[in-house]
This record gives sequence, C-alpha cells and structure tokens, in this order.
Amino acid sequence: MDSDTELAPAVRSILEAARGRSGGEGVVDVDARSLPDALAAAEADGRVPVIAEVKPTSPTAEGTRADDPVELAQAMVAGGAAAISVLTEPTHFDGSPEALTRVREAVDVPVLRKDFVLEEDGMDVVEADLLLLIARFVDDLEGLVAAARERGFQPLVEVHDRAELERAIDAGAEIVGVNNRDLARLEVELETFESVAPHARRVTGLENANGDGVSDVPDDVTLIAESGISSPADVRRMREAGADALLVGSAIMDHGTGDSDVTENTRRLTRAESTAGDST
Ligand SMILES: O=C(O)c1ccccc1NCC(=O)[C@H](O)[C@H](O)COP(=O)(O)O
Repeated sequence: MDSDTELAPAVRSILEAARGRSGGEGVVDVDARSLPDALAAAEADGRVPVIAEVKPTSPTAEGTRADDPVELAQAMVAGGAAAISVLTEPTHFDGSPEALTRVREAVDVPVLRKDFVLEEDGMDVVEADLLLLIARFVDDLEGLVAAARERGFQPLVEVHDRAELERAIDAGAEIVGVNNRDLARLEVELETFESVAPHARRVTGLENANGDGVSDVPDDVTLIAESGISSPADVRRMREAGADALLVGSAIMDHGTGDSDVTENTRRLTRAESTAGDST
C-alpha cells in the first residue's frame, strides 16, 4: 500500500475517515446476484453494460444531488443500467449503507458497494452483491478477496496500473476495475484503461504493445472501465479498448445542474453502440 503522503489531501482524508469507522456486528452472509449474468443480459438486449453509480457528491464533483437514492437507482435501471453502484462513504460522498440496502430492495439488478474497505470487518456493514476492494489501499489483497467471497460478495478489485493488475490477478480476482482516476492526483485519463486493459487479456488480439500478452491471466476476467466516461464516444472508446462494462457516476448524476434526467443520461450511454454516428 502507498504511503498516505503520496496521495491527494482529499484521499488522505477519506482514508483517515475510513480507518476511524467501526465494522459491522456479526459476519454478513450474502446471496449475491451475478454481475457476469447481468452484463450478459444487457449485451443480449443490445445495451452497453453500464454500472450506473448513485454518487450524491464527491471531492471532485461540481455540486451535490440530494435526490432519493432509490429514485435515482430506479431511473438508472429504466435507462438500461445493467447494475447499480452505491457510494456508502458518508463523509466525502454523502453516502450511507442504509441507502444501499434500500436501493438493493428496490431494484433487481446487482448492486455494488462502493466504499473504502481497508480491513475484513469493514465488509460486515451491509449486504451487497459486489464489494469494491481498491488494490492501492489494501495490503493483504488475497486475504480480503477470499474474505469477501466467504461472505458471498463478488469482489471487484480496482487497479490503476499494470503492477496493481498483476496483484489483483495473483490475488484471484475475477472482476477487475481499471480506474481512470489516479487516486494520488485525482486526475482522470481514459488512456489509463487503454494502457492497462491489454495486460488483462490472454487473447492475442488484445496483446499489449510489447507483444507480451500475459499467459497466466484467466480467460474469464470481467474487465470494467471506471471513471471519466462522459459521452457515447467515451463509451465506444473504452469498449474498443476491451471493456466488458463501464462504471459511470458523474456523467449520469450530472451534479452541476442538480436536476437533469438521470434516465436519459443513462440511456445515452447504454445506447452508445446503437447510436455510433453520435460523436458527442
Ligand atoms: O470521484 C471522486 O471525486 C473521487 C475522489 C476520491 C476518491 C475516489 C473518487 N471517486 C470514486 C470512483 O471511483 C468513482 O466514483 C467512479 O469510478 C465513477 O467515476 P465518475 O464516472 O468519474 O464519476
């Protein structure tokens, strides 16, 4: 794990807050909805698989949306979202575990818990179908991946570079998110996914620039492009780079306006491959 001093002040503050929060009482036991099945269902239906994020605010957001999380999630599903991500971090994202529970009761797609889980007891706060583990912030990644699976969660391991990707694969991750947002500088570059994704694929068609396609990568890694995806053109760009699914928060929540149509915001991304003439 990086030393905190290399991180943006907002991220240091997020981690400090995470370390100060207590874990849950008892050990959760989840009967999870399958993310790969939900992504396949979206593909079969002609929709780009999008994991739409209920993200009331964030350190880089232009404002806050205080809409009811259930209404937001239902609007996202109506726009074709294959799955929902819910920020449960309370102090920097205005999220809560209660919001996730309500969303999961209200929709029938898989729900990701998006938070900064650093230790095993941080998993026992709330039931979700998927649990985010950020490789950069976790020392015993293999132990946490196993602990998440023991509880029934599908772990989504987030990486930002090739070294973290290799750690994720070594830890047994089957669902990997490549975050285009650098959590040290909070800058977003879609090139990140394009440079990391080829190393997650065994197939020669997506071999990396050096021709050294990784041979010990499992065939069935589900690869998700995260952050900074704001237009249909961005969607197509990430899909061409090998994304099985996209995780999108800000462009759907549209914090700046505070009241734009979340269903429409989702739909323009889930339909990006059937509106290929749209360059925006
Ligand atoms: O979004 C932030 O400002 C942020 C700041 C510090 C740590 C994490 C942050 N975001 C977490 C995420 O990974 C995103 O919410 C998610 O990938 C969606 O990104 P976007 O579509 O760019 O909102």
